[in-house]
Amino acid sequence: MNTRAAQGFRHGGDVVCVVRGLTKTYPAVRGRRGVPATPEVRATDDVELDIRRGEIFGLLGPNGAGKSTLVRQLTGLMRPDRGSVRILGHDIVRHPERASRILAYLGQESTALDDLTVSLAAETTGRLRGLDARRARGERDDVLDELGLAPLAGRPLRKLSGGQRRLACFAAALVGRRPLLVLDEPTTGMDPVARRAVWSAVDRRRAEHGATVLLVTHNVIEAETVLDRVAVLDRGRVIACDTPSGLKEQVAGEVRVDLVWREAAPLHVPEVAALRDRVVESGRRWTLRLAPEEARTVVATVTGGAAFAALDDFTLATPSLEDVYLALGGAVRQGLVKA
Ligand SMILES: Nc1ncnc2c1ncn2[C@@H]1O[C@H](COP(=O)(O)OP(=O)(O)OP(=O)(O)O)[C@@H](O)[C@H]1O
Repeated sequence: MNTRAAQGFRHGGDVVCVVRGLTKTYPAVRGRRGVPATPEVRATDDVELDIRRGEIFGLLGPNGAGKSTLVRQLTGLMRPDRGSVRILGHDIVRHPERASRILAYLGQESTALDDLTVSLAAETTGRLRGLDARRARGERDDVLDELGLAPLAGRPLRKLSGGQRRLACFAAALVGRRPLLVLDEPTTGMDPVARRAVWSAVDRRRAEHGATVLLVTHNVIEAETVLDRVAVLDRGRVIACDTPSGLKEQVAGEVRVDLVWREAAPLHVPEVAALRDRVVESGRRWTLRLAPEEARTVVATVTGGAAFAALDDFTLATPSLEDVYLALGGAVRQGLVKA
C-alpha cells in the first residue's frame, strides 16, 4: 500500500459513501425521418462502492463508461432506476436535496457561475452554503490566495481561459467546506502550476479537515500519483477496485515493451509481422504487454537482424496503472473477465 493509501486508512477507515446495486438505463429513442434511432443504454449496471473517510477515491474508465452518470446519481442530480446511495448516513436517492449540504460537486460545466467575477463566484458559493457575509469573504480570500487566483479576482469567469475558469470553479467549490468533494475531471485544461495547486489544495482538505474526495478522471498517469484507491468502470460496471499498487499486482507478471520505428514498422520481417495482432499502435510507436521471457525474445529480435535498421528507440518498463487499465479493458472485451 502506498503512503497516501496508508494515510487514508489511518483516518479511521469508516465509510462515508455506500453505493449498492446502482443501475440506470437511458431509454431508447425512436428514430425520426433522417435521424437514426438510438438503442437503450445501461449507463450504470449494479454498481457497488464503499468510499472511506479521508481517502482520495478515483473513478477511472474510458469515454462512455458511465462515470458522469454514476456521479450524477451520487450527487442527487439524477435518480437511479434502482439501487441505493448513502452518504454520511443520508439516503440520497430518497432525499436528493440533502446532497448539496454534505458534498461539494465540481461538474464539467461552469455555466451557472460564468457571469460572476472569480471573487463573487467564490463568495456566493459560500453564502449559498450558509456562511455569513464575513466568513464567506474570509474563506474566499484564503482560497483565492491558496490557488494563486488573487490577480484574477475581479475578472468575470467567461473572460478567463479554459484552465483559469476551471481553477476558479474549483476555488468556489472549496468555499463553505463540505466533508465530501466530488470532482469530475478537475484539472482539465490546466497548466502544470495550476494542477499542482489543485492537488495540494485537495491534499490539504484531506489532511487538515479529514475531507473525502471522489475524483473522476481519464488521466491515468496523474491519477496514479494522487489516488488511494481506484474503481475501474467499463460499460457501466465496476470491473476492478483496489489501491493503484494492488491493481498493478494484477499484471505484475508482465512487462511493457515500447518500440518506436523510424518510419513504418518493417512488416516484411516475419517476426515483426507476427507481433502485429498484439500491439497497441500509436503513430510510429508500438506498445506490447508481454511475459518477461517473451519480452526478452522480442527485444533480441528487433535489436538484431533485419528489423534493427527500422528501429528508432525501444524501452522496457514495469506496468503502470495505465497498463492495468488497458489490460482490464482488453480482458473484458475478450471475455476473460466477467463483465
Ligand atoms: N442523456 C443521455 N441519454 C442517453 N444516453 C446517454 C445520456 N447521457 C449519457 N448517455 C450514454 O450513457 C453512457 C455513459 O455515459 P457517461 O456520460 O456517464 O460516461 P462517462 O464515463 O462520463 O464518459 P466521458 O468520459 O466521455 O465523460 C454512454 O454510452 C453515453 O452515450
